[in-house]
Amino acid sequence: MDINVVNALTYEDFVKLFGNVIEKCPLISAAIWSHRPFKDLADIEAHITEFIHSLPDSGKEGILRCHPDLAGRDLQSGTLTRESQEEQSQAGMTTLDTAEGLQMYRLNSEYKEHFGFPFVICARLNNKADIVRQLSERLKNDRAAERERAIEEVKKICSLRLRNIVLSDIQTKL
Ligand SMILES: NC(=O)N[C@H]1NC(=O)NC1=O
Repeated sequence: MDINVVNALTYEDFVKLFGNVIEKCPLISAAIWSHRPFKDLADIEAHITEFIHSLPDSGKEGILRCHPDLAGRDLQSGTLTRESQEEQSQAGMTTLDTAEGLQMYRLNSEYKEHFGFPFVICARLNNKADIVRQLSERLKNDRAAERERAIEEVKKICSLRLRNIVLSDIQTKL
């Protein structure tokens, strides 16, 4: 996809296309639209990163809270966003056996109780074993370090979602 095509999108189409690159946070796409024209995909990504870094800690934690648990209630009830469904499926979260499902539930609950926001990791870049290991390890971080760590994962998720949009046929998504 040509960056000129992106720069020519109306505000509505831009948010329709890029609104979920940060899970359930269309406000971020709405905000960065003001920075058009974009030079390239990296420029879009840089504006998103700048916006996120400009938020207070409560805003960053708000972004984390917009993410569904891995193998959580939304997955069970079929209410994940399309992107999240694909990512969780790729990481093996849709095919956990009962014991694995219970382990994820316990670790997610412990993490959330400890930090006050859900565990977030880029599912496309991690398999089941990585996810369980990192959930246990990251529980040992202090809250500020873990907030930043989780935001880094949000940025990785965003980067892959952006790439996915740009590499696909833009017209089919509008
Ligand atoms: N909690 C969490 O990490 N959720 C996610 N990660 C990811 O790659 N997609 C998600 O929905």
